Amino acid sequence: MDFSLFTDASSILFLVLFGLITYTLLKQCRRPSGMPPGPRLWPVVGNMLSITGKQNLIEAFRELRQQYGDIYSLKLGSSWIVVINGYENLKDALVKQGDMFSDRPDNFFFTRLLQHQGIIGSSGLLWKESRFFTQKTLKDFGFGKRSLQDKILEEVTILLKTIENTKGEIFTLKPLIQGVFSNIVTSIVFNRRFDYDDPQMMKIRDMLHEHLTDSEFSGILDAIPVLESFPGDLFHAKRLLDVERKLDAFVQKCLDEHKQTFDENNLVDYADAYFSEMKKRQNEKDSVYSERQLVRICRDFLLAGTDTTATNTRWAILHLICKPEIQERMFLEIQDVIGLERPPDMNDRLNMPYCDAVCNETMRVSNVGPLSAPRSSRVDVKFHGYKIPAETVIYPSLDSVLFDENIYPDPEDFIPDRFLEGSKISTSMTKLNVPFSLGKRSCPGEVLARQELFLTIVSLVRKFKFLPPDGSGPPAKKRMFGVIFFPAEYKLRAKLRN
Ligand code: HEM
Repeated sequence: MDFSLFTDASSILFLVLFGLITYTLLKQCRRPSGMPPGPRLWPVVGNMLSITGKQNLIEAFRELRQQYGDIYSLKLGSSWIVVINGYENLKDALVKQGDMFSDRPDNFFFTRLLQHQGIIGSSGLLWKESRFFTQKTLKDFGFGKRSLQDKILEEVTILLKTIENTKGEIFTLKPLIQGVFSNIVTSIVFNRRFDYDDPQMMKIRDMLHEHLTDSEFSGILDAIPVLESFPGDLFHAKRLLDVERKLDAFVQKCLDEHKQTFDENNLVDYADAYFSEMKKRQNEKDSVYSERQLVRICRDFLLAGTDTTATNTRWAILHLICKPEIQERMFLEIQDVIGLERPPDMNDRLNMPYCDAVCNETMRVSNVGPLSAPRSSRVDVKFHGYKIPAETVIYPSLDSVLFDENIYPDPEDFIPDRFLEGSKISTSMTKLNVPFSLGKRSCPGEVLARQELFLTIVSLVRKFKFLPPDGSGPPAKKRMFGVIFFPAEYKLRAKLRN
């Protein structure tokens, strides 16, 4: 037998394999041409090491901006990511080139959890039509009108009573505040509210909170999708999918009950308006209106409209406990403009620049969605001289504006005066306050959220003085990060004002 032939063949095979592996590894270490700069790439792990070992992803992104400038790229797992920093760059991407960057990426969060449905998760025609219909309908049902203000004030009145019942004892704000904002959403969507201690709704609120705070795992799953099938649910994929199913089931149940009272001639809420539109378009071949899409939109409202505003309010009260002089200055303005007899009204805001500044500073410093929601494009895009390939994940860093030391010195500090110009609200500063993102895909709940925050915070400060739980000093301002930034649970006391 001629062994030399065999040896030659296996050597060639070895060399070919070696060459292929080396080529693949070297290729993994190269940025596609035209991509924005970024840290050196390593085989297999890409830029994973550049974001590990930091306090959170935002800290890592801030450091990378220092090194690579306002627009940089990273390879995390199988995805290419471009992070855009700075107000002008964000405006260029989200407003001027907004149509190019208006899709959501294909990853665990958007594909598996949100299934590219609803408003938050959809792209293309489904997103355009659903978003347009939703904005129009919400306007018709009172976004920015008195009927909505009445709904907010109804909830706030119950909140004030509940806090009064704590009789100056120690309590936690989170469950009460979440109840206020989930009820505002359910009343807009299904014309229904739930008691704060309704067991079913308490579970739903816990799930909503978990979805936004526990979802740091979904970031890992976004980068390395194969981890979803690891045994033991190490990365919480099954848990997050289970939360999705339960939220859907809850919304479906509410909608089924709601259908019993549907009256074509008397549309009272968002679900009614959607059912009516769905009926009108039932014979259209390409209609995007379906009961499934309605379930997902309602679920989006609950997810996007509960913990965001609740978290802002919790940050506001935490900062006010730490700076009692701000509470007192607000109270003087409230006393002066509204008095103590009637409830606050959105029309008062114009005459209450300091309270308005407190709300603006709350939204800025809360920095609830530091990376907004990721975007992508189905085609290659030219941006600021770079060539960004199709399917790249775009992170618009709102954090880079809201915590920009050049605009807001000592950005972690709560300083409402930043938003004042003399005795007026500064329009040049409010323009740069972008917690709701920018452009056509910015938050459709902005008007509602601004009203909720103003009416809630003003009503709370008018009635109570917020204090630390005991004489030991204010609670720690500990920032936690999931999908949103939120404060660690804290305790407080509320003293009724005379
Ligand atoms: C302080 C409170 C809130 C903040 C800071 C906030 C912030 C955001 C941000 C940053 C986005 C991503 C926008 C983008 O992709 O560029 C977003 C999207 C969204 N928000 Fe809000 N939001 C708040 C409250 C609300 C409320 C009250 C609702 C509705 C009840 C709501 C509904 C939505 C929806 C449906 C989207 C998806 C928009 C789309 O994909 O077209 N949000 N929000």
